Amino acid sequence: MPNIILITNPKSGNGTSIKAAHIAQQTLASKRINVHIAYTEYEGHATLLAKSFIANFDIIVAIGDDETVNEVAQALVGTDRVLGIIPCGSGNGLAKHLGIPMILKKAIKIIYNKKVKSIDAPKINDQYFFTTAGVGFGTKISHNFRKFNGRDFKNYFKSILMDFQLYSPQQYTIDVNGKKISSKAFVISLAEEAQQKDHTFISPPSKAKKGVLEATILSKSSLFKNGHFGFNFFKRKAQKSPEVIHLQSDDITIDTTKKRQLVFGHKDGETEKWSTPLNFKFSKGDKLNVIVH
Ligand SMILES: Nc1ncnc2c1ncn2[C@@H]1O[C@H](COP(=O)(O)OP(=O)(O)OP(=O)(O)O)[C@@H](O)[C@H]1O
Repeated sequence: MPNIILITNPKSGNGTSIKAAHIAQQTLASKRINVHIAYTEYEGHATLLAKSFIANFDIIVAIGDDETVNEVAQALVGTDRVLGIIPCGSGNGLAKHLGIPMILKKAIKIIYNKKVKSIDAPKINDQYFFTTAGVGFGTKISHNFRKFNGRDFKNYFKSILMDFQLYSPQQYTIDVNGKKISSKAFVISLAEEAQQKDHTFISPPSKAKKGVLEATILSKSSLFKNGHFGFNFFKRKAQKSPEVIHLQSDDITIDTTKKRQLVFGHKDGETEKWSTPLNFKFSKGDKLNVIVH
């Protein structure tokens, strides 16, 4: 029987994570699984806890929203330990991307069913991400979208409208294998292609290559044209928009005209502040084992 630790962010989902952890513990214990709970106490704590549990636990479950999941996953890349996710909160980007049920009972059930998938883990500077990362207006959308309860197209479109007129695109240099492209980009979004095969929303699945990062660069045009891109993006058909450039490489660096500029970016649905240059890299051995449906 596996040993399972439930790393729980007590603040996620307005505290519903604590109840979720207790229910998960009871359910898993009733299956004769050795299960413990550990609570995070501050930002970044989940990574330290996960690292400390690698030696003694086979499955390390994150109970929380995107940041808690990302923090736990950071510690498990390249190890033979397995990440479990019990979604709690309003985002749950990676869980949704992997098809993990949002209903607590069902999410717990897949933990003991233990179907494991290995996913690729690209990096933005020294931090892994597991769905998408990027800079530009996408960060604003991601930030605005989080404020809504429903994650449907109506709220996605509202997230675009909230800042579209005021947002001015920035000049970036994008370095792909030494070839530099200068672009006044509105949105730059990156994702590892193999992951997109099942849940693509940037490139056509048929063209997905293993172990390659794809950067999608969108320039600003009219609300109608960019809105059309947003619609296609949301419907996972972004390749259909003509004002989009796709670049592929395992190593892509994005820089601003000002050196070491602080920019807002997003990774796995969370807004963060980064200092340029931004290096997006995928190394072949960087894999994460994760329990899926
Ligand atoms: N005990 C704690 N007190 C305050 N913040 C914490 C604690 N433990 C973890 N955190 C931090 O809380 C942040 C948010 O975590 P997470 O994304 O999982 O949930 P959330 O955004 O609060 O969820 P939601 O808002 O969707 O309910 C992360 O940066 C995490 O490091």
